[in-house]
Amino acid sequence: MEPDFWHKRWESGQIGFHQSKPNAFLVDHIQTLNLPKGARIFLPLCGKTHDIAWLLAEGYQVVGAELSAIAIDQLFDALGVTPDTTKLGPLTRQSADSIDIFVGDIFELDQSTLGPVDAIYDRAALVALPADMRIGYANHLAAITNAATQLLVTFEYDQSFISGPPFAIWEDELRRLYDAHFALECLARGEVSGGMKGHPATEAIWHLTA
Ligand SMILES: C[S@@+](CC[C@H](N)C(=O)[O-])C[C@H]1O[C@@H](n2cnc3c(N)ncnc32)[C@H](O)[C@@H]1O
Repeated sequence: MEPDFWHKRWESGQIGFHQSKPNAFLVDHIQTLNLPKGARIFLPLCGKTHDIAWLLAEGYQVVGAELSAIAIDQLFDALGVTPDTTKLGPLTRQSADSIDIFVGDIFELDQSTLGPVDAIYDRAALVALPADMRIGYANHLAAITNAATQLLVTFEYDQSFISGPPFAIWEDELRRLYDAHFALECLARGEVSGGMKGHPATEAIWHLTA
């Protein structure tokens, strides 16, 4: 998906991917990461997810990357804070207490700009990317985070019935992308209520460790 696709989605409010509450898999499995409070968790392609407010309330620091300035304005409005803004070349950093969001293309974000990260939480990031972008994303994510441990939420469904995003990511695809960096363990699977555009679908959560 080109940046324009996502900018148009945000401009027109077509954000069906945005959940009205924190992701249940995140809430149920965060303890698997075994992180101390204050640990810094990276959310690639973060949108304005309520997972951020939940993680902050649980005592973690959050760092995100998101293309859309609209999404991030709405995120900070919902958090009720006014961020400090710093221009960093092609990116803009919006920061407040315990939260840094890099607004712009994640592929412009390097390790030193991102800073140290204790874990990654990917919900609706990898599944948002078409097949030809995924290996570049997976390698970039591992490089800028020093292969930090990761919780990753995926969808599994028959891609021949519907096109993405979100794309189906089965285990063989996950291994193609991440075997070089991580050991993979599926923590849980659950049916997507109502399916994916009417077709049966499963949501899965994976724990990736270096
Ligand atoms: C499917 S949404 C998921 C958002 C969020 N993770 C959630 O769970 O609601 C994918 C998000 O990735 C953002 N995005 C797409 N390509 C990006 C890129 N190259 N760099 C940064 N963000 C990107 C889009 O603007 C969109 O908000």
